[in-house]
Amino acid sequence: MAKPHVALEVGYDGVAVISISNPPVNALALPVIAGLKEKFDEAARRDDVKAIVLTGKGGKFSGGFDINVFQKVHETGDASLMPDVSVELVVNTIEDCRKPVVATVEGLALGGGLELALGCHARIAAPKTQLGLPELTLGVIPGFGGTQRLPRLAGLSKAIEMMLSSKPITSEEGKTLGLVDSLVPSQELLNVSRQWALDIADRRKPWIRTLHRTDKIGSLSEAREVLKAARQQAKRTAPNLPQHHACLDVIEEGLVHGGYSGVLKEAKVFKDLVLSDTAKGLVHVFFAQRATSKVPNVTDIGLKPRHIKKVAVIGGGLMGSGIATALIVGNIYVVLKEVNSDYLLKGTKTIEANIRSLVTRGKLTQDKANEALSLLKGVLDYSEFKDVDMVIEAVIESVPLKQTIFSEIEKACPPYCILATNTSTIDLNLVGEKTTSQDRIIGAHFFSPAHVMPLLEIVRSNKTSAQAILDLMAVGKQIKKVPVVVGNCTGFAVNRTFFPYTQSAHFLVNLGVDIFRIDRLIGSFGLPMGPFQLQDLAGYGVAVAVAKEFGSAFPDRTFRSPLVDLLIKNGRNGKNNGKGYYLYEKGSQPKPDPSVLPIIEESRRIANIMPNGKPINVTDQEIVEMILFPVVNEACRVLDEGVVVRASDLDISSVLGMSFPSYRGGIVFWGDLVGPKHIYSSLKKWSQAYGDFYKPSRYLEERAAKGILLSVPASSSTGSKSRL
Ligand SMILES: C[C@H](O)CC(=O)SCCNC(=O)CCNC(=O)[C@H](O)C(C)(C)COP(=O)(O)OP(=O)(O)OC[C@H]1O[C@@H](n2cnc3c(N)ncnc32)[C@H](O)[C@@H]1OP(=O)(O)O
Repeated sequence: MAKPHVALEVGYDGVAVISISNPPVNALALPVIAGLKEKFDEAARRDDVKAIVLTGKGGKFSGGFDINVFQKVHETGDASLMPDVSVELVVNTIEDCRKPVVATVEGLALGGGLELALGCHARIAAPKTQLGLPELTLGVIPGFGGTQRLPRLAGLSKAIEMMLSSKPITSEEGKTLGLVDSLVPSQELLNVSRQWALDIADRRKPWIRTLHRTDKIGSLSEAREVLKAARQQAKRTAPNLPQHHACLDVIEEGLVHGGYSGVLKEAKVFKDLVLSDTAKGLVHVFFAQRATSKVPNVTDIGLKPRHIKKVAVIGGGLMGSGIATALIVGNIYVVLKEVNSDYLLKGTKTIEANIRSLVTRGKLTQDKANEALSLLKGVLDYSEFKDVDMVIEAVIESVPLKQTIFSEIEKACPPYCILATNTSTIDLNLVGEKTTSQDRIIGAHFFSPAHVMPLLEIVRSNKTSAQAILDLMAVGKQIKKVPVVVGNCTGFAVNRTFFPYTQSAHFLVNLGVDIFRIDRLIGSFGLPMGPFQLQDLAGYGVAVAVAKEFGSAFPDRTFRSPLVDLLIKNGRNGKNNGKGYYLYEKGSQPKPDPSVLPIIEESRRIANIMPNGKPINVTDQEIVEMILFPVVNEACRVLDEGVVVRASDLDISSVLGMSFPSYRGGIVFWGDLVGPKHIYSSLKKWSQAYGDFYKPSRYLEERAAKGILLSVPASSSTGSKSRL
């Protein structure tokens, strides 16, 4: 790959075109920043240069500052690796340049990329260019002056909205806001920009230094009202994220003391934030997500994904209809098969409702929704299966039923067709036992609701072909999921890792801890809801089935809580019938139900695990740890057995499949941050007090003893086996 560089070309018109080249997104790597400084200095010096145009090669302006540098800062703890771009380059070299500078913006201008453009004296953009400051998603704030210049160009409210939401706008909207000076077709972009720059030089167009503008930010009292509302919103929606409040403070500094003062404060706060645990977690998640597309012996052996045009989904229940929805929205033709016309109608109606909800939430236009629905066909037999490229079976978790279906589809489908199952627990070898097509059998484990949750866990057995894996990965990407390839075992990587989550919560309740306290604390930790509310939502049938499956696979560490059976016996079935741990009434938030407490007391009596029959005394922190350390412990076993390619695959899966807070970097990353030693010694202590449920795994014990992080890949000397 070509090295990142910056080129300067001076035309006969006296315009110097400075272009950034660092494929694929022209990230502002350190050599690019040094190159920009050098070329701008040269252009400013040269007598044959009247004006300057700044552009990005390959149809993209820039995807922002090179995030790899953040990673280096995190590895070394040295924030001085960050160059002084904001004052040195953007203010002194570009904005205060004695020659006008025009940004030619195409494709995308994100983060530091957009901030460079904001420092220029005008911006000419191609249609449909993405403009945004997504830095908060990386745990930092815009650091090249964006907190100061965006409000001065787009207005305070809109700028705050863009920064706090991290969502990009199009250049069309940018033009309406005043962020973009002119919108021109791609092929005219450079010529219009050159002329614009010359027009500024010759005073035919205004020469605007954005940092000095005040016309769009209103009076200080108005601005303070806007900031107050934004702070309240940040408190509600991002309570654990320091960067939101920091961003607002920095904006305020500029409003009160002027843009330059704001730029200085921004630089300082940026450097503090870049070293925060939040930034470490979010940057890790950024790279973890991208790493999932690299699977050894699958994506690196020269195979090309085949085009999957038609997919059959078997079963129109909650999962099947969600999967079918995701596929048709992703432009894939779907045949939905059910056993009778009533079920088929129900499945089709659910898909229609899913699509409607996507339209209502602004995720899909009505035209796209109609297009998607036109790709769906309901069937009651296998005649349509003769030319399908892939089948995804999504029926109930019954081994004999799945085995029958797989031997039927083996006959009904073409020999190249991929045979996938959406099972969340059953061994793939068992599913395909009655076929001779083990190489085409694969797990396509979606998370509920399948048309919303972004994770696709792709499960391979030791017989699944690389081509089948690659094809399913491509389908996953086409339907906007993040595919993570994992090995075959009970619960696979994600459910297996998180099985102890609900288990520990039940263990704690039976040790005498209040369920609502547990839910509250897990909510404060950052999961969208606690384990009991989640159980209410999923329905107790799932809890019973999963406990049975895991109980037989891992009897040494399964806690048989009497509580769910007691709830069912008492006529409670969670959200399904409006009564579980919480009460559910239409239009209002779930309310803790005090009448559940006697049932919990009964469960405690039956379980009989409270030391001396008395509730244990634990701190809030211990509660969170007693729930999450067993999860880390199981993650260790998953790593030890080689069920995932790399530890970060478990991190991204925990974030996208289990809603583990992304700003904590995922389950293994968080475990490393907390420290394997502390986790080990805590589990050891609890296992001595409360039994084997907390027993530390071999992997954790070894890592704690040797002082090695959990995420460090196992060397061959540790004797770990891979299932991949
Ligand atoms: C001081 C400043 O204020 C601080 C900053 O600027 S922080 C950076 C702000 N910018 C961002 O957050 C944008 C991050 N990038 C993205 O959102 C997306 O990559 C994108 C929308 C630009 C492109 O998306 P997409 O086309 O799906 O490609 P995607 O797979 O994500 O990226 C392609 C490659 O570019 C890399 N990349 C993208 N943006 C990058 C960046 N800013 N720095 C370093 N690498 C980057 C990715 O890691 C990936 O590398 P890989 O192929 O080796 O895995």
